[in-house]
Amino acid sequence: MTRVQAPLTLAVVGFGAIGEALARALLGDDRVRLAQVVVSPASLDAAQAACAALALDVRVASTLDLGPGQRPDLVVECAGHAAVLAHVLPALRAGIPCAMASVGALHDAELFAQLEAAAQEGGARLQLVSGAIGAIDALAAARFGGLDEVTYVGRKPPLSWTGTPAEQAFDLARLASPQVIFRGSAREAARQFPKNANVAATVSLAGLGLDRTQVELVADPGVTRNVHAVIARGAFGRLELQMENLPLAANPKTSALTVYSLVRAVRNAAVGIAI
Ligand SMILES: NC(=O)C1=CN([C@@H]2O[C@H](COP(=O)(O)OP(=O)(O)OC[C@H]3O[C@@H](n4cnc5c(N)ncnc54)[C@H](O)[C@@H]3O)[C@@H](O)[C@H]2O)C=CC1
Ligand SMILES: O=C([O-])CC(=O)C(=O)O
Repeated sequence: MTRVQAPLTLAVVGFGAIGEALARALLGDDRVRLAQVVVSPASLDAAQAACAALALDVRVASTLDLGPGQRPDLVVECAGHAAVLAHVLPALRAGIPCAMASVGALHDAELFAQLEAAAQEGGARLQLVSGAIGAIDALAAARFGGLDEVTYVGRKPPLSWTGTPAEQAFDLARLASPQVIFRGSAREAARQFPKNANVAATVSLAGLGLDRTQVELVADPGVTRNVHAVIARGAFGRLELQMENLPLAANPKTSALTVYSLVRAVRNAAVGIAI
């Protein structure tokens, strides 16, 4: 007899460039039911309109409903650092598995410890998605053999650094050559660039950690894509990766691959054989 499995019930925290594209990508997938969308109060109307445009029958609110009968099977975060404390933490405590994109939020050691404790208390796992970067699987495995060096360079068009400390230090609109806007640890990069250095945090957490991973961020008028480079050396050998990611039209700071990475996390939670 064929067993008919109920679809995975999904809550998405954040319905901006990533969240909307994720919902669109999941349309028509009968293994997944998007049941809840959570956004900041100022974005409620926009999110409601975006959900209506996709003909989604979904609860849109500024908090998750974790009550009986409403509990999602999976919470996916694509909202920003503040949303991790506000929504991921209580979901984990309530025993709901979560996948998050705002990995840079973990630069905050206290939040890191709180999330670990909440996951333990709830008996649920928090998955840090690979987002806009690749080779996280290789790096996270190589770590167990011992790593000697991990460096990450993030390069984006100058205007993708607006709203960051680089805006005060440089005339981004008039840059004529590549400008290093940050050099330091992954922890500091993630703290200072919450919308642009989540990848730096992800690479570091997979490898040498937030304090021992060297990061360089570059505003480069010569690129139109978000270019991410990783070099790692260790007992495994050497890894060199360069990604040239197309940005999302709705938010050029964000690479489209981030959306596909979340689609992967959702699909992997809904199927029997995951890759
Ligand atoms: N791991 C990775 O490779 C990447 C991670 N990200 C993370 O994803 C986040 C979202 O990216 P986009 O969709 O491009 O941003 P966006 O600005 O287009 O959308 C943000 C959405 O989150 C909602 N939001 C903001 N603060 C919230 C809060 N405290 N609680 C609930 N909802 C909240 C907003 O209302 C909006 O719907 C980024 O801020 C960044 O932290 C982004 C790009 C790559
Ligand atoms: O989407 C990207 O290319 C990377 C990004 O914004 C981040 O690391 O926060």
